[in-house]
Amino acid sequence: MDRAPAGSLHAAAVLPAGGSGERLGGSIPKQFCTVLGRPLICHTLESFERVTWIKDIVVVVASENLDLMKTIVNKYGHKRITVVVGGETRHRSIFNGLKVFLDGQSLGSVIQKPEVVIIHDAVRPFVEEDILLQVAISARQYGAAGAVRPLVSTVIASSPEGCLDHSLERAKYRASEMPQAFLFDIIYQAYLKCTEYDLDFGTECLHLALEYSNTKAKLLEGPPDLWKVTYKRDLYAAESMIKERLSQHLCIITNINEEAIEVGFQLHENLKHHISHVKAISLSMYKTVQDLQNIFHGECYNFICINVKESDLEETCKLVDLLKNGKVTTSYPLVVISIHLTVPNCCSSDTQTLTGIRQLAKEAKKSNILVYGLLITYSKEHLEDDASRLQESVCEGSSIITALIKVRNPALLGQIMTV
Ligand SMILES: Nc1ccn([C@@H]2O[C@H](COP(=O)(O)OP(=O)(O)OP(=O)(O)O)[C@@H](O)[C@H]2O)c(=O)n1
Ligand SMILES: O=C(CO)[C@H](O)[C@H](O)COP(=O)(O)O
Repeated sequence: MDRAPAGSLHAAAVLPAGGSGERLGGSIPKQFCTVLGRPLICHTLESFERVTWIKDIVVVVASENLDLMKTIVNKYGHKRITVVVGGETRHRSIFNGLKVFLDGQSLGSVIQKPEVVIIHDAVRPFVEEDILLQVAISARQYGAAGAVRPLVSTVIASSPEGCLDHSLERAKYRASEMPQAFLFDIIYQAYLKCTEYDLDFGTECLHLALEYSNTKAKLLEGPPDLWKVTYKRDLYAAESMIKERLSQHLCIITNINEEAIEVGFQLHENLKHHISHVKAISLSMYKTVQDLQNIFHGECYNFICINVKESDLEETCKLVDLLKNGKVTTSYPLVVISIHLTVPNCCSSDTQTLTGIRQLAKEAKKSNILVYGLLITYSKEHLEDDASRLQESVCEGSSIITALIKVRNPALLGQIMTV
């Protein structure tokens, strides 16, 4: 296979988002349904924006959703996006999206015709750079390429009476998924030549390339997460999958205080059993949000900040400010858990902490940062008598932290839990 570096590819993407989502049956088309606080389409856009060699992203929507889509692009700060009006069917929408690369000037847009165009349904949010690169490089070599998956059910044909006519040998067939990629001229010519029937009833772009541009697409086995949100249950599945991905990395931040370091160490030991990648760092190890993100190559969405005094929010405020000012561009909410150490049997004056956390959480929410509080019983003097008490608290605390990170529930914002 041509292994040309992605940098030398002139690639663009067309994301059809002009459907009405009949099978999902909501009051708005599924691409605009909220998934983890943002429209589903934002998650797909973010997957494309991360890929720097895709220069332009054309989103095709129904005319009645043009303003809504433009508002979404502005509100969530999406980049390299051109929004255009689609057609009655998916093929007609894609065709309209492709035309933009040729009429770019007349729309006042500066986008240029790419060598390779990637087509991807806006309602398939889990697309990684690896498969995008594979289809793009194969399209360059073969003219067309698409991701496929093994069939999960056997395909059968029924007779006019509704009885089995014949069935296909499952192992021989594949489900055609997205992304697909094409040399621009090949797919554009295919759309120009195809029939009205194709445009109205066709469901397969690779077929158009074969039939009308004489191009046999290369089929590439894709990962299992490429499925299309089609039914309501898929929205729940998408949200769970995003949450699962977001909860893989956790950064524990302590100051240089001995007690904070001890609690940080114990939390680290416990949390390793619940969360795949946990790192503990001290305040002196980071100055910018980039320092923090570098720890996990930009994949960290969860932070714990250990404050020594029960009523002291200084370290947490510093962290939240850094995350806000660092303008971490993400559709995903970040979680910050503010930990406060408290002495055993203390019937504390934690109203101050409570008010502080609530205010901080309210402010941080505007920047898509979810702040929660956790009081952990700890005292150096008591530790000698009762080491198991700290372990117990840390163990319970770890379960709560894990739940907060995995569930990411905005209803619990600003609440303080105690162990
Ligand atoms: N006229 C259309 C119809 C569909 N699509 C897009 O094509 C993708 C895949 O289509 P599908 O899952 O069938 O979406 P809907 O047509 O919205 O769903 P349904 O068939 O249930 O109505 C979706 O991103 C959808 O928005 C489009 O751009 N223009
Ligand atoms: O899988 C696909 C291409 O092979 C398309 O996503 C699929 O055809 C969309 O079709 P429909 O609108 O009927 O769901």
